[in-house]
Amino acid sequence: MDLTGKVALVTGAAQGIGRSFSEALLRHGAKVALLDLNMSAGEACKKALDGEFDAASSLFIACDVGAEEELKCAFKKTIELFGSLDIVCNNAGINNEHNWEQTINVNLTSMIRGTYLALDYMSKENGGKGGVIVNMASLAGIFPAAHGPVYTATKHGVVGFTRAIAATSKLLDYGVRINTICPAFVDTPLLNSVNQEQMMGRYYIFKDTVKKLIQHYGILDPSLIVQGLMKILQEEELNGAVMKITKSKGIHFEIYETALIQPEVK
Ligand SMILES: NC(=O)c1ccc[n+]([C@@H]2O[C@H](COP(=O)([O-])OP(=O)(O)OC[C@H]3O[C@@H](n4cnc5c(N)ncnc54)[C@H](O)[C@@H]3O)[C@@H](O)[C@H]2O)c1
Ligand SMILES: CC[C@@H](O)/C=C/C=C\C[C@@H](O)/C=C/C=C/C=C\[C@@H](O)CCCC(=O)O
Repeated sequence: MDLTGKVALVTGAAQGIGRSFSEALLRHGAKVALLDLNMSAGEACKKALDGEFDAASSLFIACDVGAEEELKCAFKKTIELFGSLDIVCNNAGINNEHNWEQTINVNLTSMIRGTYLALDYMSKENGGKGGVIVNMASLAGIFPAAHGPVYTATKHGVVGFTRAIAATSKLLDYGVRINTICPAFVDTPLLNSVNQEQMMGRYYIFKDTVKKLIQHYGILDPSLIVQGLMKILQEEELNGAVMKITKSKGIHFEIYETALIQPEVK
């Protein structure tokens, strides 16, 4: 996909992986809607991006992706300003085992809603011109983390939903490719959540174990996750792919033996 003039919507864009995605998309000539709950961080991010890119190429929209009407409104504003939608990165996520219901709402429910909203605008079935959706999972979407069972559940959900809706998109010819990225530990503010009892809740007892895990597996720079995003955008054959990103193996893919559970087509 040539990104020049394309329109992207990135959730959780104010910092971390989402900000790195947004910078890279702008650098490749795309227009970007920056959605984030954190107003101050979002405005600071927009100001910094305006120092490097045309201010008309990005739009910060304060949005809690966990609030249905706010997310719907953010998509509407994006289309109203930029006129189309080609790429959606459902990136926003939290790691909160204490308020685990919020974790489910942000990491899973909002990702599903963001995917459906993206399909509303991009799917050929709805008169759209197709596009690409990237849902941020985690290696915890493949390997269960004893110190984060709810986070693990949400990321397993991201992987499962993405693989299934990608198959739906292919079967119904939506013209939309849907893939997920599963990084190991990445150098962003979220990583610090493992050191916060208010985030880890009853699993704070594992804090030393997690520190050893991080030492063992290492910490990835967000720029490598950006490389994964660019690979997905550029390689048109990727749909339903589960991209893993680790220090040891870099960018690689989970291979599944189980076939799609597909209705008998008589
Ligand atoms: N950092 C890691 O080690 C790591 C590893 C694998 C996967 N991930 C996933 O990558 C994604 C991005 O994580 P990150 O490390 O950049 O985190 P981060 O905390 O650095 O950034 C997340 C951004 O999302 C925003 N956000 C949080 N809740 C929101 C909401 N309800 N509505 C809108 N915005 C909201 C935050 O304000 C923040 O700007 C998440 O889905 C995370 O689970 C992170
Ligand atoms: C994972 C639960 C939560 O408490 C921690 C969150 C911290 C960072 C975000 C999370 O997405 C990162 C997960 C990283 C996992 C890394 C490695 C292991 O899951 C196992 C890797 C096995 C392998 O590389 O083969």
